[in-house]
Amino acid sequence: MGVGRRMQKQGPPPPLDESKVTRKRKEFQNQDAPDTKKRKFDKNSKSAPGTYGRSRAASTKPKVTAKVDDRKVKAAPKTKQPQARKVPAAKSKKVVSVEASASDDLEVLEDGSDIDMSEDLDMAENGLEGFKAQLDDIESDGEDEGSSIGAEGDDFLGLGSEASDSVVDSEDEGLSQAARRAIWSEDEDDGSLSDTEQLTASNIAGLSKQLDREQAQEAAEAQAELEEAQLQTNILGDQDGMFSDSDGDAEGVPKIARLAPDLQFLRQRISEAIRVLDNFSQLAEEGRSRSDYMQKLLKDICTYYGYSPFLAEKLFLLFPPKEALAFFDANETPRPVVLRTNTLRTSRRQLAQALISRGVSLEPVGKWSKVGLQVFESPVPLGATPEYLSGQYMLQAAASFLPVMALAPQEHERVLDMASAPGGKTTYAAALMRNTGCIFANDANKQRAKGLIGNIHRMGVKNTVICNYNALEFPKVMGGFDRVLLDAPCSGTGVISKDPSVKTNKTEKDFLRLPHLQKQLLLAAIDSTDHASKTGGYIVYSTCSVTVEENEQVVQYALSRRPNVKIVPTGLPFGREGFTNIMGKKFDASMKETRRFYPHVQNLDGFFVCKLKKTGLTPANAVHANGVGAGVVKAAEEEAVDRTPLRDEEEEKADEFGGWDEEEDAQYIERAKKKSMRRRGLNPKLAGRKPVEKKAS
Ligand SMILES: C[S@@+](CC[C@H](N)C(=O)[O-])C[C@H]1O[C@@H](n2cnc3c(N)ncnc32)[C@H](O)[C@@H]1O
Repeated sequence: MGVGRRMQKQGPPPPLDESKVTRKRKEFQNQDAPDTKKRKFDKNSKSAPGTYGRSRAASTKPKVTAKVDDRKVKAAPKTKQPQARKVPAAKSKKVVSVEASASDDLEVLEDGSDIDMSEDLDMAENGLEGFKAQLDDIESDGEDEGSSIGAEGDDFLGLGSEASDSVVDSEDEGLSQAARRAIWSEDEDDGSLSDTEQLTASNIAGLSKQLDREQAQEAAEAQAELEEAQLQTNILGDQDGMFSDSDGDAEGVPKIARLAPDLQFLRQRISEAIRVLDNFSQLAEEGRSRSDYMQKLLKDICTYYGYSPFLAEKLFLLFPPKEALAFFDANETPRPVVLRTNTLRTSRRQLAQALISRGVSLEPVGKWSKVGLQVFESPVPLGATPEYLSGQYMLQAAASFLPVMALAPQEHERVLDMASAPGGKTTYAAALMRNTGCIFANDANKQRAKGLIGNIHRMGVKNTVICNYNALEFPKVMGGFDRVLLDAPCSGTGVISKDPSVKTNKTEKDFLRLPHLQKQLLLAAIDSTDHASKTGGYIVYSTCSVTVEENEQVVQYALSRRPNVKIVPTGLPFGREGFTNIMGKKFDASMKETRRFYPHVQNLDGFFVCKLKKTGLTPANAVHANGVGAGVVKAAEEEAVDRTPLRDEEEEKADEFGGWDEEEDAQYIERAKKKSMRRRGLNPKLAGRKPVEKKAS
C-alpha cells in the first residue's frame, strides 16, 4: 500500500452522490490535458472504468497562481469549451497570446496530498466569481483599451474560458493604460488594427482580403474543433433520448459522432432507466416494454463499466435494478486493506502497537473479528515490514476470514483444506487450532503450493502436512476428517475490483465447467468427512463468486446426491441469506442458512459460505466425485487411515515439489541403522562383516 492512500472504513460504502459524479465529469470535459498530467489523485474514489477514471482525475482542480506584472495572484483554473470557440480571429488570437504568456509564469502547486474534490470545486467557483468581478471593474474604466479588454472579458466568460489563467487581482485597477496594453495587446500578429495603424486606399483591399482569409481559416479551425469535441463526447448521437442512441441506430447521426461514448450521458441514461424500471407503470414511455428498457440498460452497463454482455446480465439479475448499479459501482473501487494477526506469533494489540510505531494508521476491522486490522494509511510497504517477515500477520481480505470462522476448527482435530494455496485460510485454521492436531493442506497447483509452503513457514505453522493432489482424489487418498474446508476454485465474480479482467474473460463455458468441478469437489469433501467425529463432522463450502450457479446450485446438487448431509447455520454474525428462489430456480428452504457477502453491502469481497453437517455414511448407491462406484467411497470412509498410494521412483525424482534427496536420505538411513544396532548392543562397525567362526579347540 502506497503512501497517502486512505481507505474507506470497513462496512457498507456510502451511497454514490450522483451530482458529484456529474459535476466532476463536466469539469473534465472543460479541462486542458497538460494540467491533468501534473496532479496526484486519490485512487480510492469511485470511478467508472477506463475513461471515467480519467475524467474523474482530470476534473480535479489544482491550486494555480499566475504572475501578472510581477505579482502573484490566485487564479481560477483554466477551462475550455471547444464547441463554443466561434470567435473572430483577432480576438481569439489575443486570448491565446495572453494564455501563452501567462502560462509561462504559471505555477501549479502540487503538495502531493490527495485532493479534496468538493473543496477544489468550491475554490474554482469562488475564483471564477472573483474574476468576473475584476473583469467588471476593468470594463467599467470605459477607455479604448478598456473596451477591448471588456470584449476579451466577454469572450472569457462566454467561453468559460481560456484566459482564466491570467486573472488579475484588485490591484490591477491602478494599472496605467500602457501597462494594460502590455498585458492584453502585446501580440504583434493579432490581426487587429492598432491605434497607430493607418487605413489607406492602397492597403485597404489587401487588408480586407487578409481578414477574409483569416476568418475562413478560423471558421475551418472551429469546425475541426467541433468535430474533435464530438469524437470525444458523442453528444449528437446521445442527446435525443433513451431509445435514440449512440450505437448507430439513430438516423442522421454523423458517423464521427458514434465513435466514443459520452460517459456522463451514459450514466444519466443508466440512472434514468433504473428509475423507470423501479416504477414502470408510471414512468415508462408509451409503447415500450420492460424488456426494451432492460436491453437498453444492459447495453449501457456494458459500455459504461466494461463488462461482457453475458456477465453483465448474469450479475444484474442477482439484484433489484437499483442495487445492481450499486454492485457494479462497488466493483470499481478497491476493498479496504486488511491484515490478520497471526496469534501463533503475537497478539493483535502488540501487532497494532508495532505497526503504529512505524507510522501505519489502522483500526480493528470490526467487532466480528478478534484478529483483523484495517489499514488506512501506511508509509511502509506492508509486505516487507519486520512484523510481516517474522510472520506476525497475513495480508488477507476480511471476507476470507469468514469460511474459516464458519469451519471453526477445534484443537487436536484432523482437518482437510482441499484447495489451500496460498494458505490464508490454512494458516488461520492452524492458529485457531493453536498448532495442535493436523491440517492436510492440499492444492492441485504445484506453483501455488510453493507459496503455501512459504506462508506456513513464515507464520510458524507446525501442524500442517502439504499435499499436491487433485482434490477429486479424496477420500481415496485419505478420509475420516473431523472438518473439511473446500474454498473452491471459482470465477471470481466477487473480486472484480481486484481482477477486472473477470468482466470480459469469463464465458458461458466457464459457468458450465466451474460449477461441474465445484459439484464434484463438494461430493469429495463430504465423502472425506467423518460423520462419526466426536467434535466435528462438518464441511464448509465457500467461493469468492456471487453467481447462483457456483453457490446455491452446487450445494443443492450435493444435497440431492448426498442425503447424509444437511445445511447448518454458519455461525457468522452477518451476511445475507442465500437464495431459496431466484430466476425461476428453487432451492431447499435450508439454503437461507448459507451466507452471501457483497462489496456494496458490507464493503467486503463478494463471498458465499455454506456449512454442512454430515449425519451418516454415504449411501451404498452413491456415486463418488471421481466417477468411482459407491463401494470404494464407503470403504474409504470406513477406513480412516492414510492410504496415500506409493509413487514410483521416477515420478518422485522428477517432482521438485515433494521429491526426496536420495543422498541425504541414504545418510539418514545409515545413521538410523547404526543407532538401532547400538540400541541392540551390536557394534555398527562390525556390521556387514561375516561372523568369524570359532575354531574348535
Ligand atoms: C480460491 S483458491 C484457494 C485459496 C485458499 N483457500 C486461500 O485461502 O489461500 C482455489 C485453489 O484451488 C486450487 N485448485 C483448483 N482445482 C483444484 C483441484 N481439482 N484440486 C485441488 N485444488 C484445486 C487452485 O490451485 C487454487 O489454489
